[in-house]
Amino acid sequence: MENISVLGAGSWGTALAIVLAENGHRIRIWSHRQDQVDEINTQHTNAKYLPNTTLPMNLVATASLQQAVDESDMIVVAVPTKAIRSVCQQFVPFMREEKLFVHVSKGIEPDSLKRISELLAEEIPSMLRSDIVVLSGPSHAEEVVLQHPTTVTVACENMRAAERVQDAFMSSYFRVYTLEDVIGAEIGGALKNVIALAAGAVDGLGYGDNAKAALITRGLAEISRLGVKMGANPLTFAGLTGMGDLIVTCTSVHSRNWRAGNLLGKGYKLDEILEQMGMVVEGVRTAKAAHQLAAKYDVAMPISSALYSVLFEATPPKQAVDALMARMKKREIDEMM
Ligand SMILES: NC(=O)C1=CN([C@@H]2O[C@H](COP(=O)(O)OP(=O)(O)OC[C@H]3O[C@@H](n4cnc5c(N)ncnc54)[C@H](O)[C@@H]3O)[C@@H](O)[C@H]2O)C=CC1
Ligand SMILES: O=C(CO)COP(=O)(O)O
Repeated sequence: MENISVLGAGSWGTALAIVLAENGHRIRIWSHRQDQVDEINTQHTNAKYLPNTTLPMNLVATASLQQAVDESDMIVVAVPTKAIRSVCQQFVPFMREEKLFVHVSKGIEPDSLKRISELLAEEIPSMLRSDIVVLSGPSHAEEVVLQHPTTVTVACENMRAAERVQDAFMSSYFRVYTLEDVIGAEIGGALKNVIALAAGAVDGLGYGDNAKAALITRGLAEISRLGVKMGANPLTFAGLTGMGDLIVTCTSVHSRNWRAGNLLGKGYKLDEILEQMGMVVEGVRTAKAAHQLAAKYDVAMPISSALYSVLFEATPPKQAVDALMARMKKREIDEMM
């Protein structure tokens, strides 16, 4: 049994806290909102993020970040990418001893172009962290709380740390694999949200399964191209954190990125879409990062670029699709891959 705290009580942090609580660990979940802490502790629900779900009695919420961090040996960071630096800056000053960090968020910081493990390494001094493990894969919170069979991967260069996290999370319905390729896991997890926005837009435009399959396959090609240039193992992109997560996010109605893209395709404006969602749509910020990464690494990322132009340059989605189809003819398989 481990002492574990989950930082962030959105849909994913809460679903993972349930998995850990059911595995018998001592679990605290931190929220920056007192009303949410009170709801979890008194009603055992988190209705905004996981409607119709009853939380286990041993899942305790706290609004004290200090208590959450002090009382645990393993810290699961489950806030949106945008909030990660500020949350670290709040807890680092009172940390006294080394902890194992697991992050479950999927994004890349625009401008700095840092992956999340790099953000954590920058904000948390090395003497206060034993390892940083990435947990990623095809896993919508809504299905995890129904105990539908789900598989994820935990990535860390230190296999012993990855195996400790694997042991903590693994259950009859939550199967966890290990991987050493942190870069590949993080790039696959972040970039699939950009392609999922595009897949939603294509559905919103009324195109069919051919177009969706094309986006998934060519999307994986451009994610892999970038990832390999950044130092990832190409095989990682055929795994759960690559192809697996890309499929689930591009095809599931649970995906916030797919849903936001769908509204884009139907002609809604980005501002109104984000207001309507009420939950994080990571792919929007990641599209900026992808645009910058493509330039930095000199990698062709046509689908990500097309999505960027729809989101930030007011290109109509249909025009973006037409431009993708009119690109110069080329071979399918890259030499590099
Ligand atoms: N929902 C899902 O099924 C999955 C989500 N993820 C990833 O997990 C991360 C979190 O996503 P969700 O839980 O779905 O998001 P969410 O939108 O459901 O919840 C986000 C939570 O973070 C809190 N938060 C926002 N800003 C904050 C700040 N500055 N300080 C502290 N707390 C803050 C919110 O109050 C909310 O509780 C994202 O990176 C997402 O891509 C990964 C796998 C599955
Ligand atoms: O990462 C996810 C599933 O693996 C969740 O995707 P969304 O953020 O699009 O809902």
